Amino acid sequence: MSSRRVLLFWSIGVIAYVIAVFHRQSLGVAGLEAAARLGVASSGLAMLAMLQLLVYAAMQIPVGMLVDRFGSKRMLITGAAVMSCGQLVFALGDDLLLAVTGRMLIGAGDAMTFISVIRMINLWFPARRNPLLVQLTGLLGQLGAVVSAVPLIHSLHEYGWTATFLGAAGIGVAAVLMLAAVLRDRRPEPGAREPVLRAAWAQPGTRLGMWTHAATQSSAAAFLLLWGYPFLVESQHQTPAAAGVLLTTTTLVGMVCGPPLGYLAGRFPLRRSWMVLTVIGGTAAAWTAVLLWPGRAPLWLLVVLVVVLASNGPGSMIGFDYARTFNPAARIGVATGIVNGGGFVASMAVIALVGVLLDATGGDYRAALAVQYPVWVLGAVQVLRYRVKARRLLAQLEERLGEVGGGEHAALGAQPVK
Ligand SMILES: N[C@@H](Cc1c[nH]cn1)C(=O)NCC(=O)O
Repeated sequence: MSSRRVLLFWSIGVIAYVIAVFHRQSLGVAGLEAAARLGVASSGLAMLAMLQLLVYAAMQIPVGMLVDRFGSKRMLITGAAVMSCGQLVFALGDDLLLAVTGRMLIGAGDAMTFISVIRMINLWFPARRNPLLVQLTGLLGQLGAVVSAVPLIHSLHEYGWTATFLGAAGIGVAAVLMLAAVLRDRRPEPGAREPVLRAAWAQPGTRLGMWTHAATQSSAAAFLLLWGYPFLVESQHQTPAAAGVLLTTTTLVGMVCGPPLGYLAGRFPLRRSWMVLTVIGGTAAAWTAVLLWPGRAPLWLLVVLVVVLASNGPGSMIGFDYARTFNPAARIGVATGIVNGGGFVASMAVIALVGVLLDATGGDYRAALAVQYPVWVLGAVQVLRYRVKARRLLAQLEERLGEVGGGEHAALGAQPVK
């Protein structure tokens, strides 16, 4: 397979992922219209968003197993088709039940996309290029969210709800056609029918990846998805415009620091856990400074916070690199699903607990945001624990390979397609 074709297939996968992120975020810019059309308050809208994320997170492991069984192409096509149906239901439905059905379908289709693209990268590219390509994939996906907001808002105001979401469904149909016409896939691995879930879970490297993803991404995810804006406006008394700029800074700086981190992870694989611990420690330190600052934190400190939070997304991608290096190709989908599911369960837990604590304390953001500390501490401890276990296993394996005359370090890792 020529490297040009491999790059073409990766680009097609990335486009499918960008479209998935577009579908995922499409409720975010339609909040006011959704509230009026469906007759719900903010809590109803939050429930719609949470249900979509819940379906996404719950489907990670089943989808990972399906990706291993049926390959990336079929799963990407199915995902794009399911998201398109979700947008269709959302476009035509005018009550809460249909809106919930639409968003759940979008969560389900979305769940099939990222894992399938990561599996393609793991199987098609040489190991040393993987961390960078995974970072670029994550980065370009975020770009999808940034560039889709303005056209969606414009379309909602210009053409209305039904036309806008029918258009979104149409983009999904175009994605299905593009994937079916251009993408090629490998036949499933012969070992793909083995009970891969138990084996992937038993591998300490998978759990190292899962805790990495959970501890690094949850703070920025909770900040960007829900609590950052109200925290900056209500607690830090920033203007809505300044809060918007600070939130955008996190996304944009994250895009800048992704490639260097991917390069470093590929160049120094034995230092990946130090990078992860630095991201967790830096995030905890920045939040501590903001939360302990008497009264309102100065703007420079908030800028430090959003810049440090920008390292969370790229740092979380190291989790997928662990899944790749510690699992054979036949179970790379399910291992990636475990890593991704862990990150999203942790993010949802932080989002929900901050909400519960805000209610319980009458809106005390300091107390509510302190709920992140147990997540960081548990995550860092588990990263250290599973790092030891994974290294021990690797050392044993190398010893055994040495005895039988082997010697390739990547005995466990997903191999590129020749
Ligand atoms: N950690 C994110 C991706 C990311 C990369 N940079 C910022 N965010 C992730 O888990 N992605 C999975 C997905 O489906 O988007």
